[in-house]
Amino acid sequence: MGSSSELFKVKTLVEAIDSLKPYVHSFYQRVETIPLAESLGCILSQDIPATYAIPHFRKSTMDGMAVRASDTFGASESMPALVQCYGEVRMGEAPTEVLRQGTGILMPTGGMLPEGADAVVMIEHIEHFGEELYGVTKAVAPGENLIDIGEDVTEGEVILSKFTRIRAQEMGLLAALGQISVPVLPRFRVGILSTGDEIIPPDQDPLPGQSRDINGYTLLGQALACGAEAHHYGIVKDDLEELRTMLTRMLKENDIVLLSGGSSVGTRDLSAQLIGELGEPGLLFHGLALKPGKPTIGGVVDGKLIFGLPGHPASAMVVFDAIVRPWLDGSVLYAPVDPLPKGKLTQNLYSGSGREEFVRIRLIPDGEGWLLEPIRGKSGLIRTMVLADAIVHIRLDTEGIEAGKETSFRLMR
Ligand SMILES: Nc1nc2c(c(=O)[nH]1)N[C@H]1C(S)=C(S)[C@@H](COP(=O)(O)OP(=O)(O)OC[C@H]3O[C@@H](n4cnc5c(N)ncnc54)[C@H](O)[C@@H]3O)O[C@H]1N2
Ligand code: MOO
Repeated sequence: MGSSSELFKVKTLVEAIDSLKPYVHSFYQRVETIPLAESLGCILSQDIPATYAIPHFRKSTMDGMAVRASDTFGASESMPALVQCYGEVRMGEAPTEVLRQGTGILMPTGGMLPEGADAVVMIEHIEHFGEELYGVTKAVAPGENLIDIGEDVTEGEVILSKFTRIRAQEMGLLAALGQISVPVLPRFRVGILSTGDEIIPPDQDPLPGQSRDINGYTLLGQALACGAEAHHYGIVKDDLEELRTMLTRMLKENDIVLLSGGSSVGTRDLSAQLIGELGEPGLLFHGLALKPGKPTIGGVVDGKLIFGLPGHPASAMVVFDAIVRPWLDGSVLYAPVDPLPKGKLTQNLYSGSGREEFVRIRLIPDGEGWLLEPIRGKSGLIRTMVLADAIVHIRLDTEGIEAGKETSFRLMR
């Protein structure tokens, strides 16, 4: 496994993802119920029907007076409509009396309208003439200044569908429905390992030829940002037995295992060999038609995904975004609804590599839009990622993108 001849039988990104899919459907059938307060970033494992109309009472959106709109028709500053006010609704309490024609009741914002009322006159448009008599100086239309029953959410509708990623607003909606336990896909457990004889932990001083571990931290950050439960297992030397022991442990403890380094052609080609040996079906691709990212490897070991990402720091990050993130955010199984933002390239992007390319981009504000400035720099430079705000994807079937052309980008922020 993993010989140099296999590296040149590269798969496209789509082929690589498709080769993994048949083995990991069970990931997306798992269900865990978690407290609403901990659900940010999780993916719903089932449709959520609204068991409740929101709001479930007619609610005022203004401080003012609930009325029958028809009683105010034609009202003006010079000719106020007269209404008898029979009291005040208190916040959080339900009015008991039906509002009769020609009457009104004072309301706080958020208060419940009595039956019979179909609009609220703002306090600014009410004059008190004495005792119970009030004048309305501006007519209201039926439905004005109120939220009707079920206007936000209709009882019975599927309000959130399976595989929705929970953002702050979904948390709010679930709270409104009283759903304090949320059925979600369990957070993916992602184990990260840096490999290489030359890689040292960041708290050590590098000797000539050594480099501090960057990828362990970039990949950890990316996995955490995707809502995964991620753990960095440290650094393993290029030693088959050490790597075997560590990978066996990581495959037990995680759903997805990420290695960086040691995936290219060469004597240190151990990860590919091990993925082939550790379980079934083993290595599924070695080499992708990606730039950067050609030396990426991937496979499945007994239901667990394992990826060997390129050692160069910018490559590892770009490849994570292209081939690991889609499993974590579920977009590999359903078309994401996120529309990609667009901007205009500041220069032509050629792609004669025969590989699909992911170009690091700096965003420059341009009136109401964005200019996309490609960041030229080797994939071994972490700084290029720090400068990058976004990634532009050049597809395999194109030769590049012309300067000035509206181009989609994916934010990397
Ligand atoms: N003859 C060829 N050489 C290389 C090819 C090729 O196709 N033919 N591909 C190049 C590309 S592209 C990349 S990317 C790298 C990938 O190499 P590996 O994934 O095998 O990684 P290493 O050789 O171990 O390391 C490459 C480079 O990255 C540094 N590195 C590795 N891990 C880390 C880490 N955790 N933190 C910071 N830096 C790391 C490592 O020190 C090397 O400098 O192969 C090219 N070569
Ligand atoms: O393709 Mo490598 O992954 O350029 O850095």
